[in-house]
Amino acid sequence: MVPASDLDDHLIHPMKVPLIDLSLLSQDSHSRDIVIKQIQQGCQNSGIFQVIHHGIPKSVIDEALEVNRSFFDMPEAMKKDLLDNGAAGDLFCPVKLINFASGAPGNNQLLQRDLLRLHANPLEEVVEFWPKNPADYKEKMGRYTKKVRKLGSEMFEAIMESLNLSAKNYLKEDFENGFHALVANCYRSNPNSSNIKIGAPAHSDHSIITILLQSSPGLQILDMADGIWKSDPEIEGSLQVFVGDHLEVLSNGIYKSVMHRAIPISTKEDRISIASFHSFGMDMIVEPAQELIDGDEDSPKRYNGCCARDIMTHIASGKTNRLIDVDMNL
Ligand SMILES: O=C(O)CCC(=O)C(=O)O
Ligand SMILES: [Fe+2]
Repeated sequence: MVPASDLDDHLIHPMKVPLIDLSLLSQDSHSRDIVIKQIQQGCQNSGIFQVIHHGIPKSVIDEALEVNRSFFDMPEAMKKDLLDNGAAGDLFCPVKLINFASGAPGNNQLLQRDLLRLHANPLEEVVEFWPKNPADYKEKMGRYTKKVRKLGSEMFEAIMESLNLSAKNYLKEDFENGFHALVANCYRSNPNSSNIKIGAPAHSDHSIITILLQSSPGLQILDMADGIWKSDPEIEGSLQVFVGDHLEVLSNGIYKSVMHRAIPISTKEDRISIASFHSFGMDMIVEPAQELIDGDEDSPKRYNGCCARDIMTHIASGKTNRLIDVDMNL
């Protein structure tokens, strides 16, 4: 278990995170090889990398952030029907608004944010459950969702290639038909009580990969090399790609899911982030890839198989913020 460290009492240094120009992926094979190598290093060394020239237009990004800001700014009464009522089954409900108050296990400080979770695949079937207000919510968030889904598929393909798992579109169809959810987070700049600490507690994501968009800085990453929390460097127009728990399992631990948290830097505006979680189907058992296990002592099978539903249920139970620390290791 990762120790919870001070949240604000010490200086946080920036983390060295690879910055990858994705326009090179579709150029000549030499450029593609360089990018695949950068992705491999990012997944292996930090569990996160940043991408630019990712194919999502700035206008689509700006509109997605703006329409979520407008959503969170609406009077509470207009959001009431989407509010979480605390029932266990809610985890798998297509749309849920949560006024969040939780602490990382072992950490007494409360960290709070508002969070709107939207299921996104198949989009045509779930979009009807998305918020009706603001009136352009579905249109703007739908546009971002389609673009980020396409980027997710490209990233998956490249990551499988970086693991030498590219043969026959390795698991591509399962990924594209898999579970896709977006979470819009709102970190209030003026919480209504001084006892409240604003942020998201330390956790790793259950996904294969997560793609994060942020309106302002605040993301922190646990550096696997030295166990120190560091800030995510601010790069204009970049998106952050995280290794999730299920990629750790699939890669048999070659890649490690990244522990992260959000402690927004105080600004006049609320901080908005949109996390896009890309996974296989909710009930698909994910095992370490056979190709990465060779039976000898160097690379034995390191994880038990499990499905996204199990991971999400386990995390929601509050017992852990990272399932693979608990019971997925063999
Ligand atoms: O807001 C952020 O920067 C991080 C959010 C996050 O980690 C999540 O929604 O899983
Ligand atoms: Fe996260």
